[in-house]
Amino acid sequence: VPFAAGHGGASFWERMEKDPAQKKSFHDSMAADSVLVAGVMVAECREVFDGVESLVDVGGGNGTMAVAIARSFPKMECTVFDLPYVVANVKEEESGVENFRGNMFDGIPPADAVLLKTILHDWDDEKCLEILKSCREAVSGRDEKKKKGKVIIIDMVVGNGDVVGNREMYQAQFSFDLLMFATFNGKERDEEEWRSLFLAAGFSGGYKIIRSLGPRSLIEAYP
Ligand SMILES: C[S@@+](CC[C@H](N)C(=O)[O-])C[C@H]1O[C@@H](n2cnc3c(N)ncnc32)[C@H](O)[C@@H]1O
Repeated sequence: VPFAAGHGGASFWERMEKDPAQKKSFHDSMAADSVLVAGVMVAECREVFDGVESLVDVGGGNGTMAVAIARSFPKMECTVFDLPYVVANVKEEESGVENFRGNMFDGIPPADAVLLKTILHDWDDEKCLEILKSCREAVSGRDEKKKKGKVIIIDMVVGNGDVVGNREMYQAQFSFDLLMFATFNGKERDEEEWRSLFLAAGFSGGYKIIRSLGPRSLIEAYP
């Protein structure tokens, strides 16, 4: 990975743990993005949360997205899950959001829905499969009588939705694809690549691209 090659073999996340200034600026910028996306999600995609009583925001950073969802759906149990050095700052009592500190590759706590916002593009297909299999287990069969849960993904679907016929947005998607490759060995995926990942991870209920959020999309995958 080019980033690791230039940083003594350290991954982006390992490097950030040792650099508080970079950590702050990265999470502040992700939080600003989450304010924007959360606004659209809770105003225009409320049906995504129908029947969802509990949600885990995996890789939820400083909790901005989880807090916005908890405020809009006060009865929902919301949890923000991230690496221990990241989640440390979310104030549980004020936000109504629980903290879960850990590594998503060691398992994901059960819930009706798992949210993955700008997570999967950070990883190659092999790691995405690990994450998605864990998410599928987390949202399967928490309550036998209820319909099964879902994984909610916010990421790009290359060449889809608002991007069609929009040169600037297409360019944004390809620039991000390069950035993800150089930083994480990750990538932006087209619909066929998403479909293959969901199938390989055992999502037998299929998936739905709910709507386009500029260059990104909201996808639901059903276990
Ligand atoms: C691109 S950021 C997205 C943050 C947030 N979802 C958002 O969109 O604002 C990726 C997040 O994944 C977290 N992360 C990276 N590796 C992780 C791991 N092994 N377990 C849990 N979280 C991880 C990072 O700390 C970071 O907060």
